[in-house]
Amino acid sequence: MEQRKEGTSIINVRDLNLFYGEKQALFGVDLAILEKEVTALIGPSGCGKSTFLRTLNRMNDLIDGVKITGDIVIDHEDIYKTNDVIKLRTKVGMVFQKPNLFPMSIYDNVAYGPRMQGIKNKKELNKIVEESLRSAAIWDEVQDRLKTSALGLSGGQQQRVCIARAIAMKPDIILMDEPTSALDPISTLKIEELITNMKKDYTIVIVTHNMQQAARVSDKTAFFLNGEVVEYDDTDNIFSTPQDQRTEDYVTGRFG
Ligand SMILES: Nc1ncnc2c1ncn2[C@@H]1O[C@H](COP(=O)(O)OP(=O)(O)OP(=O)(O)O)[C@@H](O)[C@H]1O
Repeated sequence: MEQRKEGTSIINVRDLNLFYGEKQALFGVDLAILEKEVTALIGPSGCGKSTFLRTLNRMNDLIDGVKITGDIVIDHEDIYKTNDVIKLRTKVGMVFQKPNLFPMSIYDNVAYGPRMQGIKNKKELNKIVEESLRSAAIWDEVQDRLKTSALGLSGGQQQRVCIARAIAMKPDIILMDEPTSALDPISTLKIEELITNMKKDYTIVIVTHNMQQAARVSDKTAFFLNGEVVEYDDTDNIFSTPQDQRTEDYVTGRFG
């Protein structure tokens, strides 16, 4: 198996442009996202953060009239040149703003993906479910109620089960689109702790409106404005010594 040095990029984006019909939403984005780090995407509403995030596992393919130019190479493969989008979405999992569990038991939610991949052996599924829930720091809270409806959990617990469901697919990369914006402060902190622990095993790209959150959880931060990346650097630099006046205005709250 190939060994990677620390600091190796796993996602390489070059001159990425995205159009919704006539309207251009991303302009010449270049970004190299490092393996087993947390990368935060910040910027004002409508600047293209979620659009960009969705390009990384081709979720925009589901939207009519989207046109994309440029390259996104993940693990040496140009993801817009492959036909195997299912494999891509297995490698690049996603967690959304609001928990979106299926109306089924906690167990079945986490086992859903592995079952779709053809895993039927009960022992193997049990192992995957337990390991995934443990990795998502929710096992202790749900181990006695695995067969009850996932929708009976609190919002914060549901979001951690969503993370477990993503982990069960054994992804390399997990995309998170404002994963705590619907949660209370305590649930938010739990997810932030979880993200920090997860980066030993996964590469995480997170969209957040919350700058303290970006500062707390991320290693790298990209500041988006009007569909462009204005600045991309170590999170500490972005928040303490930004190079671009627009970044400084945004991170100090002087900006729209
Ligand atoms: N499905 C769509 N069809 C047409 N335009 C869209 C679509 N989704 C997003 N847009 C437009 O693309 C631009 C970027 O939107 P996007 O949601 O990526 O921004 P964002 O930075 O994630 O915003 P927010 O922080 O409010 O979620 C906006 O002008 C938005 O109106």
